[in-house]
Amino acid sequence: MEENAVKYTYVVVGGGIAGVTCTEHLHILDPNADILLVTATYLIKSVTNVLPLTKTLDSFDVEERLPDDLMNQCPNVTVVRDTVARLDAKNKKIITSSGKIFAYQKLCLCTGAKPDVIAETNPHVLWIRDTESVCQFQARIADAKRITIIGNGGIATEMVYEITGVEILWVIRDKHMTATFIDPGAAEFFRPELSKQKKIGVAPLKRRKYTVDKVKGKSTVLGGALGPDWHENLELKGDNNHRVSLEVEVEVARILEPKDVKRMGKGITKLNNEEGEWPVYIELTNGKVYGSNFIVSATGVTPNTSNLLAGNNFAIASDGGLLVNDRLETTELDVYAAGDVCTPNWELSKHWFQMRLWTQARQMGSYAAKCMWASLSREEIYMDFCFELFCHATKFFGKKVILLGLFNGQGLDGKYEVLLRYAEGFEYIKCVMVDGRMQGALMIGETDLEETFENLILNQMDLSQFGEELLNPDIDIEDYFD
Ligand SMILES: Cc1cc2nc3c(=O)[nH]c(=O)nc-3n(C[C@H](O)[C@H](O)[C@H](O)COP(=O)(O)OP(=O)(O)OC[C@H]3O[C@@H](n4cnc5c(N)ncnc54)[C@H](O)[C@@H]3O)c2cc1C
Ligand SMILES: NC(=O)C1=CN([C@@H]2O[C@H](COP(=O)(O)OP(=O)(O)OC[C@H]3O[C@@H](n4cnc5c(N)ncnc54)[C@H](OP(=O)(O)O)[C@@H]3O)[C@@H](O)[C@H]2O)C=CC1
Repeated sequence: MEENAVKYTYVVVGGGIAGVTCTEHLHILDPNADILLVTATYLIKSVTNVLPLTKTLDSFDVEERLPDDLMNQCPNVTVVRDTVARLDAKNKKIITSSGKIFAYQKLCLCTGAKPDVIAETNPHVLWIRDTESVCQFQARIADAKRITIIGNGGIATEMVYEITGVEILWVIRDKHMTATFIDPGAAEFFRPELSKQKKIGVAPLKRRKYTVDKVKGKSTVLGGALGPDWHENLELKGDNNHRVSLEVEVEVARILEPKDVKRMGKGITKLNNEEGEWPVYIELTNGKVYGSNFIVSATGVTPNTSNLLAGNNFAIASDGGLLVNDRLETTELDVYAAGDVCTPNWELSKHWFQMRLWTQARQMGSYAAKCMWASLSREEIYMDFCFELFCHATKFFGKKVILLGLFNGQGLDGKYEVLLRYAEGFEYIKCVMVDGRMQGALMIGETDLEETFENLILNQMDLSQFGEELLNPDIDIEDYFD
């Protein structure tokens, strides 16, 4: 085995944003090193057109590329399409499912996450993660009249906005929609969108671009995560009316076949005057039973470590991620991890926390490259500034959404004040304040306040004297604080 191993300075596993960013940055930092990227996918993801919005927040496009493009761009990089079947951290080797063995000096694991699916084996339950899962969804929605969406995070929110012409039953266990990202007030701001006609032909939902994998290949459960614009590839149906019914503060008690429902003799809750049988039913914890054509489980992710743990000694976080220190090192020597697969285990800065997002996959991929290179070349480096402040820019219901710092008062134990500016259908601005200092902010709409608020969170200026005037629309606070 020893003799067959091909030796590389750096090996990166995973062709998603974290892995590709890590590889590109290793190429820049160490242009003479031999770098290997092993990925289970035919196409790899890459970040382009980076546009800084603030010190810590960038907007960028995400594209899928052929591995050859990366190899042409970075001549010291080799990309191998294969699945890592086993990691032998003690002997610093990875073994692929096709039997290849690669030895490394430094290894970075960027294997992403898997959807955490309710009733994964039920044929009526689908999920969205990679190209293959979108294709399955596409095939099933073609004939559907009603679908049930479970979950209240990013995917569910995007689906209820994007899908028109089909009835949607949206089942959430929180009191308000999109609770992973926004507060009840912002949810009220968006709520009218659930029954509005969707505007067609307006500006694209997001600047970031994603194209469906057109390379025919063996289907794999290890496809990279989709990202913004994934829904542009869905052939959505017929009319452009949203028809969303919301069931709040409930969970799924059981998923039922039509025969089970008949046997139970239980009344079916109707959303309209429907007659006849549905392919699948759900019983909710409030006792209601609804039928639909199929169910989408948009219920979060779990880190994808399945092929990596056996025989190794990784410390694993309670969420299943590989625990990493402030150098993104795992507990195995010379093994780093970045992106969705890892969980930070350092003393976090007050205004930063992990969310498994594209933004953070890119930041971690870049920082992991720097840490690996610095360790080999004995350079001193400092924690990247991006881990000072949580930032996320996205779009929900067609509107720009920016989240900064403790935007939902995370970790403040309810001991904070909120400053709010609200204009129905136009903008929603919330600042989270403790003792007159800004801890976080949520901005919906074209507010142009992100840079100012970022500064105010980072410099912790005492803003008590301004009180509610801070959000007075007649005062130009950008000029005041710049
Ligand atoms: C539908 C959807 C929409 C999203 N929208 C947004 C959004 O709007 N904004 C945002 O910030 N984030 C969004 N995200 C989240 C974002 O896509 C992920 O956080 C990010 O892509 C994670 O990147 P990653 O590189 O860590 O993992 P992944 O993109 O999952 O990449 C993992 C890679 O590892 C490879 N791999 C796994 N195991 C092995 C193995 N054993 N051997 C070889 N290769 C392996 C996979 O093939 C893949 O290439 C979305 C996610 C989904 C699913
Ligand atoms: N625009 C963006 O930024 C987008 C980001 N993404 C990212 O992609 C990844 C996958 O998205 P998604 O799947 O939506 O994950 P999210 O983490 O965003 O949301 C998961 C949701 O599922 C709920 N949930 C979990 N388990 C259950 C259960 N058993 N029953 C009912 N509800 C449940 C959670 O509720 P609770 O909070 O109560 O646990 C939460 O509302 C995430 O990392 C997400 O951040 C995806 C799409 C868009």
